[in-house]
Amino acid sequence: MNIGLTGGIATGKSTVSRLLAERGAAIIDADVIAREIMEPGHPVLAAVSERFGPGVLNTDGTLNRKKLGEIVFSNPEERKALEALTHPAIRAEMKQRMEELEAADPHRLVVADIPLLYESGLDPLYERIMVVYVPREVQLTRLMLRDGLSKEAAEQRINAQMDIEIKKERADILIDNSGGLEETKRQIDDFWRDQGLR
Ligand SMILES: CC(C)(COP(=O)(O)OP(=O)(O)OC[C@H]1O[C@@H](n2cnc3c(N)ncnc32)[C@H](O)[C@@H]1O)[C@@H](O)C(=O)NCCC(=O)NCCS
Ligand SMILES: Nc1ncnc2c1ncn2[C@@H]1O[C@H](COP(=O)(O)OP(=O)(O)OP(=O)(O)O)[C@@H](O)[C@H]1O
Repeated sequence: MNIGLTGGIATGKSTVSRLLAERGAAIIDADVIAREIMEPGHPVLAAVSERFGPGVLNTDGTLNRKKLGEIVFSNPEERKALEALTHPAIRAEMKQRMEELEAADPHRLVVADIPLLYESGLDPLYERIMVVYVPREVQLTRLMLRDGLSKEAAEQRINAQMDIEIKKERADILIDNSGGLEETKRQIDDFWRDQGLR
């Protein structure tokens, strides 16, 4: 069985995927794969530095994430250009890992954690979609706190994604992460039991 896990930036996807992993689920994380394809020597990083210029690399050849983030989160055209270079590679790797994990144990829950799942039209690939929701004000506060971003920079990142209220409406399984961790854990335990997972 598989689910797609999504939400907005800093709504708590990593927190929920950790709770699911503790119960025995296998997790495939799109953000982790997005980092792997940006390692020095990977053809995607070469294409990114070709398109955005050597200024997006550090002197040791690694990606300057802050610099590239500033470019793409302040300009939708640039963001689309980056996605065109990165998303095909991320998608291919996600698909391969999903197939391997499902073949290894068909009874295990496999969770694909993808921030841009709805934005990229990937929802039909998964049996059900779990959305981790918090209201926008909570999202903004947690994002500023976690990443040390100004209000303006945090809002730019939130605005680069689909409205969290729309994701909430489209969810098959809704996890409200606006309370404390214990409340979220209880929702995950209920989901696990309802699915008859062991
Ligand atoms: C622009 C980059 C270098 C900024 O790096 P940074 O370390 O600051 O952020 P990080 O990668 O940890 O991402 C944090 C969050 O930002 C959001 N985010 C990332 N890329 C995008 C995007 N293209 N559009 C909207 N939101 C995005 C996601 O919610 C993600 O969880 C990086 O996000 C990147 O390489 N993005 C392109 C790949 C991509 O689309 N990743 C999203 C998952 S598929
Ligand atoms: N229930 C909660 N109560 C208080 N703080 C929380 C709760 N859940 C998560 N947080 C905090 O909110 C921040 C965002 O959570 P998390 O990193 O899990 O979000 P995410 O959706 O995975 O983010 P991203 O889209 O950037 O990958 C973190 O600092 C986390 O510690």
